[in-house]
Parts: sequence; structure tokens; C-alpha cells
Amino acid sequence: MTAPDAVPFGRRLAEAVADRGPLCVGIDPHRSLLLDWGLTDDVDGLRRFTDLVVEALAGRVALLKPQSAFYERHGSRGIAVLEEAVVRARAAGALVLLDAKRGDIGSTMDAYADYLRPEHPMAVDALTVSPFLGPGSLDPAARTARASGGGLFVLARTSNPEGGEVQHATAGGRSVAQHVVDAVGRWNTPDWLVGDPAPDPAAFADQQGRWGAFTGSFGVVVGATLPELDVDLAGLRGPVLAPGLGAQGGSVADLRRLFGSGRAVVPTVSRDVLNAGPDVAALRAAADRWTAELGA
Ligand SMILES: O=c1ccn([C@@H]2O[C@H](COP(=O)(O)O)[C@@H](O)[C@H]2O)c(=O)[nH]1
Repeated sequence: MTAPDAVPFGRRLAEAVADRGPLCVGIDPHRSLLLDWGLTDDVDGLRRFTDLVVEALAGRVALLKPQSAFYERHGSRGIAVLEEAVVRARAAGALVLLDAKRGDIGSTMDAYADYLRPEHPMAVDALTVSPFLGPGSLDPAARTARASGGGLFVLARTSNPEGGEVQHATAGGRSVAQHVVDAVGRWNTPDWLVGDPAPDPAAFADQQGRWGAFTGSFGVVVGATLPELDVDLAGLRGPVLAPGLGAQGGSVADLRRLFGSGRAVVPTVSRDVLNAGPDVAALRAAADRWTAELGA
């Protein structure tokens, strides 16, 4: 059942985009970045790095996307740094997408989805998930997301060059990537989960997939690096997270070429913004440059 005060992630994201522009900035404390910032590659350096990014950008961009791998590599103390940062970023007005790319059988996905429950110590607004065990294995996470006003971004056509080896494979005349997009599109319809209490009809009143109108809480990941858009996003009714800008070679022109202007796209950049640190003003200026270019 949907908690009465749970504003759906899709609506909160659309509001953030209307206020701040569509940019998502990734918090990826690579070892090399910690050293470039004059920090140590340990928990103290990790904390300082994260604090500075949160101070610079929470509430300034639509989404912050901490990459869990860079915290996990420092063990439990690294995860504690991430947890404190998530709490602080959300208190400062940020929407937080935890990039952890979880994917498992349904009963285990149910546990991963607890990240989306408000009572979780590291509660986040949305989570990245991997559909390799079949999109249906993610249903329990989608159910929790819908109940708690959270969001999911499912890997569909990833930005890395190897992605197509599996994502282009076909079954039943559709590519694996298309199966993923179609499954996510179903989550974004009001009749998904028939038998559960009906969700707020206003949440589904207008799902044209454009900012300014409500978009669904379930999105897909499609890289800005693709040579061409080889999935049909018409039935998605939700946002597209587009990584691969800057360090991986993607540009704003690539976003336009791939997605045009009629789609709810959240471009995400990590290193290209983080390289501007550790100065807070310089980090803000780097993010602002992307936002201006995206809006132009
Ligand atoms: O297809 C994907 C899915 C996720 N990512 C993640 O996004 C950032 C990209 O970092 P950059 O420094 O902007 O290249 C990183 O955390 C990846 O794990 C992706 O790149 N592609």
C-alpha cells in the first residue's frame, strides 16, 4: 500500500528538474581523485571529499548519485561515511540516487529494496538495479518503491562498449534491452499490481514522459555514448538516466542526437565535474556549466 504522505519519486524528480535543471552529479571518490584533491586514500580522505561535494552541490542539481563501490572499497568505515553523507545531503534538499546496481532473486531484491524505506539508516530516494536475473526478479523492489515513494533506475543499454554483447541479444523478437524497457514501462502504469490498493490517480494523470508533466518513478539507464538509440522508449513513461558524459566521451550533442527534446532525460556526470575540486566554488561552476549547456 502507498504511504499517504509518500510523494512518488517521479513527481519529486520532475519538481527538482523544474527548479534546478536535469543534471545528476555522481559522487565517485576514485583513488586518483582523492590524491589530486590533496587527500589521502583512506577513510579520512573519503569523508573530506564527500563532505565537499555535498556542501557544493546538494540542492543545486536535480540528483546526487553516490557510487557505492568507492565507499565499499574502504570497508565498513567507508560505508559509514556514505551513510552520513546521504543523510546530510537529503537534509540539505538533495534527491539521492544510490548507484549500487543491485540485482538478485526476488526474495533478496526485497531486502535490497529496504534502501527505499524511510526507516532505513541509509534511506535514499532511488536505487540503480541490474536486471540480469530477469526483469521480473526486480518486481519486489518495484513494489517497495511504489509503496514508499522511491524510484528505481534499471540498467538497459549501458554506456560501456561491452554492454551490447548481452543487451543486443534477442528473445521473442525483442532485444534484452527492449525487454527491460518494456518491463519498466509496465511498472509505470496504474494497473500494475492489480489487487493492491489503487495508487493516487493524480500520480498517473499525465505521463507523457516530458518534464513539466508527471513522469513515472521507474526509469532506465541508457548511455550517452551509444552510436545510436537502439531501444524504443515510447512506452517507458519514466525518466532515462544517461551516463557517459565527459570522461567516457559523451557530449550534450550526443544527448540531443540520441534522445531529441521530447523525453525526460537525466544526464549524469561524475569525473568531469569532480575534476574541478576540491574548491567548492569551482565544483559549483563545473556543474553550472553542464546545466547551462544542457539548457541551451
Ligand atoms: O551504463 C552505465 C551505468 C552506470 N554508470 C556509472 O556512472 C558513473 C559515470 O562516471 P563518469 O566519471 O562520469 O564516467 C560511474 O559511477 C559509473 O559506474 C556508467 O558510467 N554507465
